[in-house]
Amino acid sequence: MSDTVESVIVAIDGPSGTGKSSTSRAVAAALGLSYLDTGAQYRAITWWMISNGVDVQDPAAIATAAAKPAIVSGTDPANPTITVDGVDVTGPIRTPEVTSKVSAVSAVPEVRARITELQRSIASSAATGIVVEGRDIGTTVLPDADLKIFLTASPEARAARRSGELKGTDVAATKEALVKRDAADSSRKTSPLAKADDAVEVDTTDLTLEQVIECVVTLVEERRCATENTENTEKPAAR
Ligand SMILES: Nc1ncnc2c1ncn2[C@@H]1O[C@H](COP(=O)(O)OP(=O)(O)OP(=O)(O)O)[C@@H](O)[C@H]1O
Ligand SMILES: Nc1ccn([C@@H]2O[C@H](COP(=O)(O)O)[C@@H](O)[C@H]2O)c(=O)n1
Repeated sequence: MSDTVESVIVAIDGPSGTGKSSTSRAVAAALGLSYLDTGAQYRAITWWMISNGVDVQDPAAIATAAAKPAIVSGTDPANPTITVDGVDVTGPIRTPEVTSKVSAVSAVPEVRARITELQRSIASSAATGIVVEGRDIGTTVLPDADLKIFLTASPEARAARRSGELKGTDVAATKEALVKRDAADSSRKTSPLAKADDAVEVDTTDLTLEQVIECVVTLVEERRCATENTENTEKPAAR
């Protein structure tokens, strides 16, 4: 058996509020992997468009500006960071304004091409491996990922989770907003939100966050064992 643990790439996709960020961060921390929140990158470019007066309803204007902001993601699961042109935008990218406009910006092909390139570059330089979460990681960004997971949950469960997070918000309005965002993300032409054919689907509706984390950690460990066994079988016998 080899002493070194192989690097592993895990893609976690799914609709809004299914637990992608919480699960991915915890799994990465438990297994000593890097972590990339790709939604934060789309939020960051949206924040930049709004801050620089670009009309987010004008795809041509967004396409022209897409290469301008310098987006840098920190991949430590204990402290994920995101800056735009050197400015920490961790807080500003979570405002209701950015949330309501991000789907329009992320649908623009030039934005997706730019951010996808950035994501692939970050994933390929993660020494021990990485958990990358988003909407199109398994289908488009990292189609050769070692493990693909697609998280789901009922809209009611997702709205209740989000409302609990954003204290005092109306559950029905929260549900409507997240269903609308999922519909926009699922129906865009360029790499829509979708489950990869070879992804493992995990319905988190009736699972606690801890149960989801445990389930994904087990899936990663099983995949690592399977890969290790295949490699040992393929190696010529030592003489
Ligand atoms: N299985 C679960 N049970 C209960 N609460 C959960 C579960 N999974 C996640 N949560 C909570 O739901 C909220 C949303 O989770 P999270 O941000 O991880 O979802 P997400 O899929 O990354 O959402 P988005 O795509 O909108 O960023 C958080 O407050 C999180 O703690
Ligand atoms: N791979 C991805 C990830 C995200 N998006 C877009 O960003 C929005 C915000 O994502 P959150 O996970 O932070 O909620 C999301 O609604 C998508 O529009 C994407 O297109 N591809």
